[in-house]
Amino acid sequence: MADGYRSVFAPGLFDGRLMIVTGGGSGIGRCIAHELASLGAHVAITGRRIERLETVRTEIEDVGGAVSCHAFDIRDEAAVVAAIAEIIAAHGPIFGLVNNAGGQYPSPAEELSVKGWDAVIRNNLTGGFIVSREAYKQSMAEHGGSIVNIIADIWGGMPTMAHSGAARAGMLNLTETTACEWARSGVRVNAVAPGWVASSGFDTYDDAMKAELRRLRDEIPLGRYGNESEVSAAVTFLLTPGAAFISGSCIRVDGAVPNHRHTWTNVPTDRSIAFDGFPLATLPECLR
Ligand SMILES: CCCCCCCCCCC/C=C/C(=O)SCCNC(=O)CCNC(=O)[C@H](O)C(C)(C)COP(=O)(O)OP(=O)(O)OC[C@H]1O[C@@H](n2cnc3c(N)ncnc32)[C@H](O)[C@@H]1OP(=O)(O)O
Ligand SMILES: NC(=O)C1=CN([C@@H]2O[C@H](COP(=O)(O)OP(=O)(O)OC[C@H]3O[C@@H](n4cnc5c(N)ncnc54)[C@H](OP(=O)(O)O)[C@@H]3O)[C@@H](O)[C@H]2O)C=CC1
Repeated sequence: MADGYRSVFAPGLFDGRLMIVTGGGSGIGRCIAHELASLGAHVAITGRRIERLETVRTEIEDVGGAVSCHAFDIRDEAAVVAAIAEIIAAHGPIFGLVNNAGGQYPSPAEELSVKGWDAVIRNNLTGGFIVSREAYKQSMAEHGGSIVNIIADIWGGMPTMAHSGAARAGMLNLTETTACEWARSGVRVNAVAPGWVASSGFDTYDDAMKAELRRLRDEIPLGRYGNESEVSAAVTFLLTPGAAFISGSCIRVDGAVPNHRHTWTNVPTDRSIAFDGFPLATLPECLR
């Protein structure tokens, strides 16, 4: 694997182990798939678009890795049940699951439709729940394993992404709950919360959002965006025996960014109103 992914973890660590990475056709998921394959795992990558999965399959196979592609929508319960069964039948028991697939669109909370809210909740909470449940019921309940849920840096709020913040908070609680419930089967469940990570995900944003991201970069205490391999390293660690006593935890990979202290220029602000609707003029001078 000389020309393959250069992981900081020991070669052969996951030899022959089956790992599923949802959203493995792009960005962070693609990087995780490369790293796990470089450590000897058979990686089952999933996503909606088969072409992107096939491209990653070729990349991994070209450097000697073992990989298979499985196209389905994580929100489609019947498709998930069938795909997990198919993966197990073809490649054996599931040792690791990385719930990475997800995404949202920016919008002020007051402009979110229920349809848009539901779409994002299903994408970032319901989908991860369905995949986790099936990986557990169909495989891990019998022999143990490790699940890592990719969420986001939600602490203090996720301005312009209320739907995603709520979903990710739900996923964090699901992480903690399943870590307790499934511990009896030797299953560990943890989360990784990326901050701003320069990945293909950024390509999905419009110019206004990209301008906001450039401004935000200067407010990240470590002075830069994260990269995909830094998220992948945290995920990989949680899958290793080095994390054998870690369950129900979350690793923040965010350069110490304090989202709630950021001034969001793309959130509409009416500066004539402040403090529970009292006009500014009624406030003491020092508060205006
Ligand atoms: C700068 C301020 C930000 C603050 C954030 C705080 C810091 C936290 C750091 C976290 C950063 C996170 C980064 C990433 O996640 S990178 C990954 C990015 N990738 C994506 O986001 C994927 C792209 N998005 C999508 O694929 C879709 O939006 C989604 C899957 C979420 C929904 O698709 P779905 O197919 O389910 O839904 P529909 O297209 O049918 O739409 C259903 C309704 O949803 C509303 N909608 C959907 N898209 C948009 C949009 N772009 N703008 C507005 N509204 C949208 C809409 O109501 C749809 O119904 P209609 O089509 O009938 O109108
Ligand atoms: N980049 C960042 O700064 C941050 C990213 N995150 C999260 O990390 C994860 C990876 O993000 P990133 O790599 O940057 O972004 P990408 O948009 O490149 O990756 C998202 C992946 O998920 C797949 N996916 C999305 N929705 C579904 C679905 N319903 N069913 C199956 N697959 C789906 C997509 O493939 P396809 O469209 O083919 O289905 C795609 O491969 C996401 O959950 C993202 O929200 C969190 C915080 C910060």
